[in-house]
Amino acid sequence: MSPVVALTVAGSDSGGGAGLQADLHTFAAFGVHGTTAVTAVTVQNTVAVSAVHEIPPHLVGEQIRVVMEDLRPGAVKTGMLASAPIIQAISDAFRRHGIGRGGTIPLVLDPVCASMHGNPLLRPDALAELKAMFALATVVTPNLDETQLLVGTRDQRAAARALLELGPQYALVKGGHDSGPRSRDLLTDGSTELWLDAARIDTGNTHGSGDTLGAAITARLAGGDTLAEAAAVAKRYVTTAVATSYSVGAGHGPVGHPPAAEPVVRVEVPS
Ligand SMILES: Nc1ncnc2c1ncn2[C@@H]1O[C@H](COP(=O)(O)OP(=O)(O)O)[C@@H](O)[C@H]1O
Ligand SMILES: Cc1ncc(COP(=O)(O)O)c(N)n1
Repeated sequence: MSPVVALTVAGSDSGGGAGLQADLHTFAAFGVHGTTAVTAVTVQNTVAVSAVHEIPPHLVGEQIRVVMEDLRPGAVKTGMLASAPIIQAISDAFRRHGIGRGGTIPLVLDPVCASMHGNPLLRPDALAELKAMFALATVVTPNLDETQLLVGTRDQRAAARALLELGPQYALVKGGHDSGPRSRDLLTDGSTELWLDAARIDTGNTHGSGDTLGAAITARLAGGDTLAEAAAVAKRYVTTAVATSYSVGAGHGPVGHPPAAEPVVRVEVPS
């Protein structure tokens, strides 16, 4: 029986904690076959990102094309996109292959702008292009630093409203960077509101938590969940991931990726 397949369009983190490495760990934890279109190679460890090498835009588009034509992912996620020409190439490929709104394949768009160390992962002149891409997304999943940059507020409800005006079906505003005893994320399509709530775990080792949440949503969407189902499962998974995070290196350690308690199960009727 062939597995469910998902695609991540993201940057490589040489430190192994975030980016496509976190996405692939998460897909594997859900029993999903992970594929990648690499946008950039970051020179990164637990302390900082010291350099970025961007992949030529047409090669990013080509990675998406060959994966779509051969492996047929059931859902797609984007992470670090680096530059405006890369975003344009990705948007073109998504439209061509029916990915995102207007197509049949759900798209989870994590608008990664900087690493948790504060190093930029998106060129400042690419912000407008990134926002234009939101209209393709099933869901956009910014953290509070990103909502500040994208729509000028850290208030989760106000941010979600402003994000939805840019055209995604859902906004999921993550509250990991908030203070307080709970870590609360808001999921809304403008008419319904779902608060994903968990106890805040006292750790600095949250590198890759946002990627892990988005990849878990993508894995479950690839398996056929609705977005609300996928987000609820993903929130439970990322809470376990933060709870199993560990120290490695001198800076922020990564979240763990234990086998998912609610993996994607393919049900196939024998012919
Ligand atoms: N210390 C923590 N304890 C529990 N959950 C956390 C913690 N930090 C982040 N999370 C959760 O991890 C996910 C990623 O959130 P966040 O850190 O805001 O995103 P990002 O990694 O993109 O900056 C969210 O579901 C958030 O609520
Ligand atoms: C290649 C890449 N993609 C994404 C992140 C964001 O993750 P975090 O916010 O945990 O630093 C990162 N640091 N590197």
